[in-house]
Amino acid sequence: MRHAYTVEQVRSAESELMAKLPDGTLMQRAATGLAVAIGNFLGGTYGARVVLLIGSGDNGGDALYAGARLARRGAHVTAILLSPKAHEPGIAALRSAGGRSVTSAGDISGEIYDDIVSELAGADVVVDGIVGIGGRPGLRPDALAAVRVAEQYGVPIVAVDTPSGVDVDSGETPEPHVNAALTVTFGTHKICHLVDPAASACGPVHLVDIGLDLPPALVQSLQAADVRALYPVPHGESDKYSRGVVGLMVGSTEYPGAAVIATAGALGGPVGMVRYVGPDAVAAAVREAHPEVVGAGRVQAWTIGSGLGEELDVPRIRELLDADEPVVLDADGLKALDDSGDHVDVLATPHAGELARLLGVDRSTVEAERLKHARMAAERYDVTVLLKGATTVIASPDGEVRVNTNATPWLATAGAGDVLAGLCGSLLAAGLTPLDAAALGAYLHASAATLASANGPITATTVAQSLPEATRRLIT
Ligand SMILES: NC(=O)C1=CN([C@@H]2O[C@H](COP(=O)(O)OP(=O)(O)OC[C@H]3O[C@@H](n4cnc5c(N)ncnc54)[C@H](OP(=O)(O)O)[C@@H]3O)[C@@H](O)[C@H]2O)[C@@H](O)CC1
Ligand SMILES: Nc1ncnc2c1ncn2[C@@H]1O[C@H](COP(=O)(O)OP(=O)(O)O)[C@@H](O)[C@H]1O
Ligand SMILES: [K+]
Repeated sequence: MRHAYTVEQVRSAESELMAKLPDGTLMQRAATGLAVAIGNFLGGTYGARVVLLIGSGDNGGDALYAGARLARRGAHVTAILLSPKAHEPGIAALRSAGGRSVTSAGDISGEIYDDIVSELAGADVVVDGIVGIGGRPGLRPDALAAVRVAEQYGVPIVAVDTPSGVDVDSGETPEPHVNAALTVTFGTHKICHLVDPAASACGPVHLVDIGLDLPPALVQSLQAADVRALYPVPHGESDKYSRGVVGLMVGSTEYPGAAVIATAGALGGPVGMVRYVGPDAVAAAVREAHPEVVGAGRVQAWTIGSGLGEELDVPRIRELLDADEPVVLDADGLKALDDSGDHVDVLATPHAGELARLLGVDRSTVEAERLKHARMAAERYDVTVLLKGATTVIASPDGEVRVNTNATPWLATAGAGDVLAGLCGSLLAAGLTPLDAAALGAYLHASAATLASANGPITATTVAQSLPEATRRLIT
């Protein structure tokens, strides 16, 4: 499991550890890991041109000490000091290792000096030591000008701890920020490393262990080992009923494909049987594509809503929401959600537009503040919310969050959400909690899409068809 913490949690773990260690130990650990990561990123240090952007805090200190190490290994290192308060011992270390520093990137209006432009333009890498966990969102004019030059000349930026300018605790990016080719973080992941849009600004995130000791985090992200541990693999005593039976109330004469595709998603999950409930013509289409599907009867969980269109029967859905069996509520079915009942067994799977409607806000507001709105809906409706998108944010009513970051943009294809809804229903029917079903479903869905996309552009159908192979690769 990958755990992501708030700045306050990180600071308290750091101060506990610092109290036990000689001064400066943690910064040296961070700087050593950073220098190694930059060296690996460059594919060699000797002769490399490295420009450090240095702010006023310890984030700049990390970058300066890492720069000193790189200079000792033959790199040409220049530090651009963006603040008169830049880390003095770090500057001294860089200078004594043969690096140089220049004060400020430009004049007071943010106009960048010509020699700084050529320094940045000729760099092999720019190291963002502007701000880390002590930063506020946004970049000051001289920092912004320097970052823009690096972008303009295509120079990759390695972010120290966090890409400067993002909001570390929410993953929001309300202001200009660094877009990193690599982020090297220390001790643990922070929320901005997992939650979009900030997560996209991090690039790959490399974690350097500095010895922090932290309790389990509220925000977590499943890894392959967690998938293995959670997946309900059948055993010798299993039968089709004990493996779980999922009922699907999806699709309509208007959208018969949604029923066929959601069924494929459910069959690609762990259940022993899939039941379809819907108009005769749609049921016939489902059985033609999937002859193993049966009709109404007892189920352990429902998937309701994908492509329901005019079939939407709000009173019937509310009956099922109030019954004992857990429910995945998708697409049109979300219209049946009300904020009165106890719905802890419900997993709602909106995309940003659907979540915006549920909360009465604009879609763009949800996109910009994904974690906040997923949590808000989970609390208001007392359901687990799986917010779809390039990264998927899952929030449970008790405050636990899971983030899925392994999807491929190829997954942005019609019907992909129907596959996910069917799969999550299958996982609920097999006995997983809504939070685990959502996290595992999102992971498997994304893995199947990645596998399918090896053969070119994918469709919802090919994603569903790849679920068994993607699952096998993960659990064996
Ligand atoms: N603690 C530890 O054990 C370890 C910590 N480590 C490292 O320390 C980092 C945290 O260091 P930190 O606390 O000094 O804060 P940091 O992020 O460098 O700068 C904050 C200062 O910047 C300023 N500022 C704020 N917003 C700004 C903006 N938008 N644009 C420009 N400037 C802005 C503001 O000062 P101001 O200029 O406003 O006076 C503020 O005081 C952490 O991320 C990790 O890299 C590692 O060495 C491992 C051990
Ligand atoms: N850019 C993207 N990168 C990765 N995954 C994406 C991206 N855009 C959408 N997805 C995923 O694709 C699926 C789309 O679902 P949805 O929006 O419900 O589409 P549909 O209603 O057509 O099925 C979701 O699982 C979502 O997380
Ligand atoms: K930074």
